[in-house]
Amino acid sequence: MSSGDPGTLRLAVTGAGGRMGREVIEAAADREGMSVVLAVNRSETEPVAGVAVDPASEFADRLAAVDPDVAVDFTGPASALAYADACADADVPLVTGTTGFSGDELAKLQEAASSVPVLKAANFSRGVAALRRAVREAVAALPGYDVEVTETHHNGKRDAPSGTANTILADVEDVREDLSPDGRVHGREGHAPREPGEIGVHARRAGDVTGEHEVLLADNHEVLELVHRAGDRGVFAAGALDAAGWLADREAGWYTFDDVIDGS
Ligand SMILES: NC(=O)C1=CN([C@@H]2O[C@H](COP(=O)(O)OP(=O)(O)OC[C@H]3O[C@@H](n4cnc5c(N)ncnc54)[C@H](OP(=O)(O)O)[C@@H]3O)[C@@H](O)[C@H]2O)C=CC1
Ligand SMILES: O=C(O)C1=N[C@H](C(=O)O)C[C@H](O)C1
Repeated sequence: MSSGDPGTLRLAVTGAGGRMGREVIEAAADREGMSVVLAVNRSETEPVAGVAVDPASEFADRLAAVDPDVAVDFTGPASALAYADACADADVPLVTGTTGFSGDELAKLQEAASSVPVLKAANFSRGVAALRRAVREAVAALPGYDVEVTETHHNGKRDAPSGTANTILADVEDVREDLSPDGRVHGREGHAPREPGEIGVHARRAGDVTGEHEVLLADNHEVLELVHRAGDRGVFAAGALDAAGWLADREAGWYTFDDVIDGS
């Protein structure tokens, strides 16, 4: 850890005015041994939970001046990449929960991990981590069953399907050799029966739903549903702060939330 109270983890938070940025700042204020020493936001720069918010355009300069132990990012793909570059230049580890990266954007994000520790997770809920393990086990135990993945989120969410749904799909396709990204069917319409090799993907946007993910497995005799519902964003903020504490003293490299949970 860098300067400041010994034992205090000094955090930078991007997207400070966003739903998750606010949640992270508030959760850090409630946590012993954590302090938000830098917060930035693109448009709104009113203080959040008593923490001053600087313009996003000043992030690189402020990072060099403040030298936090770790940065936590929940924004959008373009800004997350810019923040990752700044973190790499300033030698500051980065935790990002941002979703919606294209393949090229993800590769660019991974480049930063050659200079600093970068931990990316589409979902920082421990319940979702458990859901993913349960899904892998169920899919392995039920070869040939139809698989449909449905996610539901608030009406302000930009990316679809959710990052978590994409992660679950990759898990399913990893376990089931007969399923691949080519077989993904997003929503259904028209007149055709379901083909073997398809995996249905459904994204719903409504009201203020925090985040729900459901995996349906079925053959002609039985149905298994595995569902996770996030009650509030506090679970994501708590996981991100756990990840920040875990990442701060790591070597440069690419990490996931599973590394934190496994305690490796
Ligand atoms: N991994 C996880 O556990 C979770 C991940 N997420 C993900 O986190 C991200 C943010 O979600 P949420 O907080 O709900 O979104 P919000 O829209 O509420 O907030 C996004 C924040 O990012 C900022 N931002 C967006 N684009 C840019 C940009 N180009 N440059 C600078 N700042 C930018 C916004 O600034 P401005 O207000 O000025 O536009 C805002 O502060 C999403 O990708 C979401 O999927 C969300 C919840 C949990
Ligand atoms: O945008 C959100 O809100 C969320 N995004 C993440 C995702 O895309 O999976 C995680 C969570 O479901 C909330």
